[in-house]
Amino acid sequence: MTTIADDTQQPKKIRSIKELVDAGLQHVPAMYIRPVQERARPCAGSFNIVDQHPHRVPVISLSSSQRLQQVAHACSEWGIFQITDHGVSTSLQNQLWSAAYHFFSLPTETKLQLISQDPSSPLLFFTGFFSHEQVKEWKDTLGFKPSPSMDEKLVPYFLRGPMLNFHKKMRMLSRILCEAICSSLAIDSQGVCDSHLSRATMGFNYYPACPEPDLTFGLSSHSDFGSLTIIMQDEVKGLQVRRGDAWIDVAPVPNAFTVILGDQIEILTNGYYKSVEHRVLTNQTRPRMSIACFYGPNEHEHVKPLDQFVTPERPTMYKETKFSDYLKHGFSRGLNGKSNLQFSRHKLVPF
Ligand SMILES: O=C(O)CCC(=O)C(=O)O
Ligand SMILES: [Fe+2]
Repeated sequence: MTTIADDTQQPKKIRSIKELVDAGLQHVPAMYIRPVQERARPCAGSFNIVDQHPHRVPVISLSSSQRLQQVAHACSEWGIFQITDHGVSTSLQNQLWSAAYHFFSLPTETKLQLISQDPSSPLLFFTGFFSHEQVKEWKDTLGFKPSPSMDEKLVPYFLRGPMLNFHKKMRMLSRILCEAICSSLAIDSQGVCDSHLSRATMGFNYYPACPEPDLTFGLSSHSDFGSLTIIMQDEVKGLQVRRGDAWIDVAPVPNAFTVILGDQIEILTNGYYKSVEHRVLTNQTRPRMSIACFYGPNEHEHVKPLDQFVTPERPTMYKETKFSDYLKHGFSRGLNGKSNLQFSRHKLVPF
């Protein structure tokens, strides 16, 4: 049994938090402990945790005749919604869950061997958010970054079919969602969707059960750097969204996906639609998994508010920013609420 209670007992480099938990970890290693004021359930002050909030994250059926009005309301009021009747079969979802569970159940050594070191490999396995974060996030991730030139055979055989099929289906779904979002704003969708969906990546997140969940985050508060994220979460609660001073559970709804607006949509709409701050809690009893599909512009593209959203009453809040610079800035600083948006903030406009 491994007990890692303090710095002196910590291994130099943690390759996988699941590996430590499986070995019988009793206490959270120091490098995962959040400062008291950042914790999700601080003793006093700070944010309220609302378990029984009268408002729920909107759930929208894509086959409803009311969907555009509902999307408009969800995007302007929440920045997040769940969708049902999305057309992605439960059998494909289940195939992908099985393949992902299988991957995470393998020993770390085997996981690392399955990820080719070939520069064209589309897969990456890592723990936390990135290697130099100040306090580590309680999660392991398999990242998938497809490219037109990628060799599909570098994806392990048991993941290949479900992952590539799911990726294709989600690309189509992201287009449907982007078009609905554009329609809800009465803007032309073609250019916006061509540009804001061109970079597509996936993250398979595994959050192990945590012996002291009050001390950690699966993923600390952040907004997504790109334009749109579609998440398939399992039945374990953990994802929360910030609404004013409250944190609200994004309760898992069977066969629903969660849609999150990212920072590039806030920039594009000059803050008319806002990216949403969210985080993932850990719990003591059950591991949680999510599969997140991220969409954004190509890295060389520049994003700035569309003319339609800039008026004398509402001057531009964001300057033109190259997406690769935005990503570089975000990945150099780590996750801290919506603070990365400051990078694109127009200096003439007070916050
Ligand atoms: O695990 C989740 O449900 C959310 C993941 C997330 O927010 C992210 O990967 O950016
Ligand atoms: Fe996120």
